[in-house]
Amino acid sequence: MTLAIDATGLVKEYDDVRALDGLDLSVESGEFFGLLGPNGAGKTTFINILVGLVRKTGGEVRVFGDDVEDDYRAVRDSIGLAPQEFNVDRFFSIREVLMHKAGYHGVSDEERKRRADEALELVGIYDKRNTRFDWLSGGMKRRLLLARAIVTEPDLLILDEPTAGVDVQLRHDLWGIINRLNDEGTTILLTTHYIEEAERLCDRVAIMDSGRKVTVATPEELMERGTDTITVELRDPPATAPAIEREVEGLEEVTIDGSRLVARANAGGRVAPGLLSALEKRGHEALDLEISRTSLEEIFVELTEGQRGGNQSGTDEGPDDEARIAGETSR
Ligand SMILES: Nc1ncnc2c1ncn2[C@@H]1O[C@H](COP(=O)(O)OP(=O)(O)OP(=O)(O)O)[C@@H](O)[C@H]1O
Repeated sequence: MTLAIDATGLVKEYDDVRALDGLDLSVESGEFFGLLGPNGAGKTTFINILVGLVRKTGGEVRVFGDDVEDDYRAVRDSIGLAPQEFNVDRFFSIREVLMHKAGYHGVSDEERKRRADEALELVGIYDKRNTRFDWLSGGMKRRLLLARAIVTEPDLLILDEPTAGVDVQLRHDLWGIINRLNDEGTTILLTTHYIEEAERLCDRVAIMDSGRKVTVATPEELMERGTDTITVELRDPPATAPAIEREVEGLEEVTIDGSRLVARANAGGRVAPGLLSALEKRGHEALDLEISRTSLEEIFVELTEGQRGGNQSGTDEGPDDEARIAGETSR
């Protein structure tokens, strides 16, 4: 099957900044693919190369088999982009904005009216169709960007932080709409700083840092790479930790903290039963057990810190206390 996106050795230099440093990335047709990375990782540069807004310095990238430079018309027609920044013509009603967009892609007069209305209905702002962009609320503006991206009925929908700064309700609404489009066969490329968003929506995620791909995996695979903590409350805790690491597969480290035994393990849920039976064999009675799982956010920080020597990343919390990716600054 033709890949939706196929990038090899992609390089972009802006004067002395190497924004993309030999990026290899492929996205399958029909996939819901997440692109994660701290500020400045090169995500927007990559997207801008795909849609022809930025010229690559080197390497190759194809969209549904078409070269982004040699076959730019075909590529442009197959992509719908909802960008991070609001770049909408402010002098027309939003219905006209959508019709102009469809017209630009060669859609007939009658058809573009139908598509504009359908897109506005889908994102829930049809009643605002005669309003100018400037008069929409912030959330409605985000909805409009999505409507404009889908009015050309693209095979590849690119969403550059589509839910940045929106409230939880709207975020859930947008997720629902995007998921439906994906179910109907649209390939989705999503960049986000919200880990929860990536976990919930994406089939696979690529983590980028400093213009390169750090890893590609399903969110579940990434979670498995994390180290979980299992805490067991014991009736008669021993003074020193029992040496049971070798007896239980996946168990990495055992320590004693007062009446509690604290174990570090890969995939804590799988290790816990073996840990309990090893303790029982030694005559230790467990009173309570708790497993705290590593979050995708912690794994992300570990992966990107590893790349840069651990001196730039940190974690922030979002406006509504959702986990956000390291390195994000306020927008
Ligand atoms: N037009 C430009 N001229 C010069 N440097 C640029 C330009 N656009 C981007 N850069 C630089 O390229 C690097 C990658 O930026 P890019 O916007 O692609 O990152 P990003 O991963 O999208 O970040 P964010 O999460 O903040 O959106 C950064 O160092 C940035 O400063």
